Amino acid sequence: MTQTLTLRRPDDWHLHLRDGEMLKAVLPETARDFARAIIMPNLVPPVVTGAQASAYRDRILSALPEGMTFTPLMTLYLTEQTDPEDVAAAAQSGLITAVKLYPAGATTNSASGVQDFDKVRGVLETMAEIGLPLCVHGEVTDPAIDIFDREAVFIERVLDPVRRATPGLRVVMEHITTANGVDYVASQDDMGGTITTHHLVINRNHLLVGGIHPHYYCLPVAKREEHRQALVAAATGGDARFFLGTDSAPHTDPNKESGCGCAGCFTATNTLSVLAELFDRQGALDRLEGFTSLHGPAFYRLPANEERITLEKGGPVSYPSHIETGEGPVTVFDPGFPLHWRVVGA
Ligand SMILES: NC(=O)N[C@@H](CC(=O)O)C(=O)O
Ligand SMILES: [Zn+2]
Ligand SMILES: [Zn+2]
Repeated sequence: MTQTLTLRRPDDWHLHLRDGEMLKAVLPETARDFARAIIMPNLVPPVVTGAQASAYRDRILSALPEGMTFTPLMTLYLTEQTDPEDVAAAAQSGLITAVKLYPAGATTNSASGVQDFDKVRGVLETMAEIGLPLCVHGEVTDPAIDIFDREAVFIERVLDPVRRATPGLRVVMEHITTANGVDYVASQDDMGGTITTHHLVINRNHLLVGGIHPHYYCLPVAKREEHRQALVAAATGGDARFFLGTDSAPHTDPNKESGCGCAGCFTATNTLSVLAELFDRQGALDRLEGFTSLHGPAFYRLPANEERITLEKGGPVSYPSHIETGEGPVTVFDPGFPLHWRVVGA
């Protein structure tokens, strides 16, 4: 008998949709399986005001193909000039669901991020008062810190001090990649941690052994195998602080396969197949729905989706190696192992 698995329709709590032609091409890849997603604001220029978020939301909704439903949950990009009143108004009107903190220079399109945390204290205090979550790219940018240590150092130097200075601030540590991140999130209240599909699959060997593999390059960079195992344990362990944020981050192949390749893995197309395979291998299929569909809404104080999707286990499932976009091809994440679960009903 065919094995099936029915879940509440998943949400993606960390997604890059970009804009223009890229947006048009990648949006259906997410909307096919996901009901909602937290939309990252690191466009060029970034989405910093309520008015910009509202315009971006309209562009996303007009890029959605007929017959698909999808709710973009908008965010504002925190800068040292961000006005607490604009943030509060955007939150109260329901336009935004979170604010995103990029340490200046930490990742793709983060040049306008925060350098001096004293300058954003007012915004963070307002957010704590109104219960608006802060999503954090958790890496220090100090050139003296080794890239593989940047997440662990961020927790000590930035994240913990900021949280202590702003009691009640609700924080999501995004795309955690280390056992340090897992331990920190698991030991705190008012915290969530998103975990990506690719960080559950790859370690730093995938990136560097047998040649350099640019399509596995993302930030934070994949770490040692023991860290990947800690992420798998967190994702499959049932702790509601951990939930899916794919960080699906499309860049065209020429921009990835370059002398200075962009950071980001594009996982929207096959995320659910990869996750089902992984949870199945862990004997944790019964925990998949919590990770993809329940823990995130609980943290964000939103209802879980009522709609269901069904996955079916069968012969090997294949996905296109890349999708075409008006800007060029984008390679789809290759987990490096066969997949057997496909979404059959959504
Ligand atoms: N994760 C990545 O490697 N890249 C993201 C930015 C980010 O989430 O840090 C992107 O926008 O391309
Ligand atoms: Zn990031
Ligand atoms: Zn991201």
